[in-house]
Amino acid sequence: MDPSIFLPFTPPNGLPQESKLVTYMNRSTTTPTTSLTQALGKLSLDSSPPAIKKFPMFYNQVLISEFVPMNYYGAPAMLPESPDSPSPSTITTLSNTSQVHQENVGGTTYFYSTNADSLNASVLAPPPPALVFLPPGPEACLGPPGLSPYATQMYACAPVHMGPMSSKPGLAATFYMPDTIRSEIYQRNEDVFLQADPHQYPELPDNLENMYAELIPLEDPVPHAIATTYRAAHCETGENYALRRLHGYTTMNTKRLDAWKQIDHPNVVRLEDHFTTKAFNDHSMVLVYQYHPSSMTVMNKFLSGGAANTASEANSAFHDPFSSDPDAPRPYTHQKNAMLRAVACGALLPEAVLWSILVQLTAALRSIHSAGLACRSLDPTKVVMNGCRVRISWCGAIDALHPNAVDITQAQQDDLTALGRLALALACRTIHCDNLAASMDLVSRSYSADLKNLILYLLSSSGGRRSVTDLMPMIGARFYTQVEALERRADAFEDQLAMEIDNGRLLRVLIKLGVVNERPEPPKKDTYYSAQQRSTNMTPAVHPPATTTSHSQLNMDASWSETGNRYMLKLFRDYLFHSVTEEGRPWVDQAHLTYCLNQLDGGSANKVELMSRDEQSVLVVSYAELKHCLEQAFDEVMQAADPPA
Ligand SMILES: Nc1ncnc2c1ncn2[C@@H]1O[C@H](COP(=O)(O)OP(=O)(O)OP(=O)(O)O)[C@@H](O)[C@H]1O
Repeated sequence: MDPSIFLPFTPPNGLPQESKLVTYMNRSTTTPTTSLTQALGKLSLDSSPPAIKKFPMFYNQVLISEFVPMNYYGAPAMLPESPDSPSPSTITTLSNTSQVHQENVGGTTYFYSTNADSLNASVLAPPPPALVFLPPGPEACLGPPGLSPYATQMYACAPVHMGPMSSKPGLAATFYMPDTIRSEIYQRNEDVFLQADPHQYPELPDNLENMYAELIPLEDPVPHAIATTYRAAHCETGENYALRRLHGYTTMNTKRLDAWKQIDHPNVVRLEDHFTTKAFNDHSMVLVYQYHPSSMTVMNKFLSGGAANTASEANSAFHDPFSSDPDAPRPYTHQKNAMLRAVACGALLPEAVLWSILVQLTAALRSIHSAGLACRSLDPTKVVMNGCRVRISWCGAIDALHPNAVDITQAQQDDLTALGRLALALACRTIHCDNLAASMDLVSRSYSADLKNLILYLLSSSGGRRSVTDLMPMIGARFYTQVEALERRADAFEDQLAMEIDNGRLLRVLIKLGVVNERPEPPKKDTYYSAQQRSTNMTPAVHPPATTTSHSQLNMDASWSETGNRYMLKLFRDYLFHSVTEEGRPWVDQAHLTYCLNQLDGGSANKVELMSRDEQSVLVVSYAELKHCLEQAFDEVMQAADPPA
């Protein structure tokens, strides 16, 4: 393609005044690209942020080889392999000398080269190289002449010691969330999106006090249970909550429940509300807690050893034959053998896991005890986990059931003993560790002296009053390990968040482009497509609702999407998504796509060459202009979408 057919933007006085390009050029001084601070000042949820300089999703990515799109490097002057290649500004100069024919269509001025030779030259132009290998090393970062203009901005260069890395496979994966995080989130979503089958639990009320609906039991029904657990959705917000229903509740003393509502700690399931109801055909008290999707009790996760225990959590070879009947009396030999089998099967938990659980539970107890409260029911069924977070659940339920005066100091001591029993059970991987000597023997053989001492301290009730703060020196430096692990996790999530922010921003641009690009002729009066007809391609109905009168619809312009601003956006869409190689094969490069969308969203002053479909003309426009076109066209559609006042 001959450079002479490129038409650059020239100062307004070089273009006819009726040209919309002139208007855009004039406006471009006020586009967000002119002042970063100005753009930042305008930043809101509804407006796109200014151009970003660094793209987190490509951070640490290596330089890759690129196929060269025909309409990106079509002009010989821009072929990237020549160090002497003129810069885009040189092309501007060249094109100024060419003869250009201009035509005004529908208020938009189009430009065509009238130089026949130049058209021939475009046909005869040597094809660009199929592959441009980017040299490794620091010079690649500086943007040597052989690099594509976007490659230098997209990727951090490969460190020298890594050598040339030009492989493209796998690059796309870096645009998206790693599978590990994705599956964790999907698992939670799966739980949240589970819908109750209304016929499965006909005995459950439709709602509780018109506040909570869609009740689903979280556990199998137990005859004569004094408490039952449900998930329910709040009628107004739709948010899920975990409900603990206390059956046949008659006491009205809820003073301590109000104190529990004040406990806001990451290792305590927060009590949000409580109320009494007759919706279950009795007088029940309902405690409303935060819902944490995919939670599992420590009992099910680590201690039951039965079906609920997933193979990954507990070694599948470690099976407790008594697990189906937890109350069955166990001979001493069984207890000891069960522990020894756990050791032999490698089913013992790593010490780091135990410390992580203990640090979190002591943190929870510290907060609870310093508020003058006590759990009074700390056992493996009242501690839930999702991911690596541990939380004490159903706090306050015992206080609601037994609200009478309680010796809080003693109750707090009992909490510490309960924590010791829980730690011992986890260390032995069984709740049947009544034989303290045998259990502690196992602990001292399998774990550090620090862990053994901590458990002994918690279990020893004779040596004076214990306090949760005394545990801190025993935890010692392991506390830092926990903090570091949490910070690493937070870093990983923050990185993902940064990437997703960019992905969300680009999605917004894509949505706007999709709404505007090649929008079909607006529906004529008396033609109404219902949502269902649109999705099933049915013939439109004849009588529209009153709101579909078409007088405001895109000025009744049947070719709206083909003219004016929208034409440029159409060419830009072609450039983005429909590029082909010299051989006519589709050229798709996600890095290039993302780069262009980022430029568009940021409204950068960089220019892009857009070629008409017949390849007879090229428009050189800045991303700032394109952004302006997009915003304006999208606004027009949104205005037309509003029903007339
Ligand atoms: N706040 C919560 N958010 C989400 N799920 C929870 C929450 N609290 C508990 N769960 C889950 O609900 C299920 C039932 O909990 P529950 O405490 O009733 O277990 P349980 O072993 O039956 O104990 P209990 O015998 O005391 O009822 C468990 O799988 C638990 O992980």
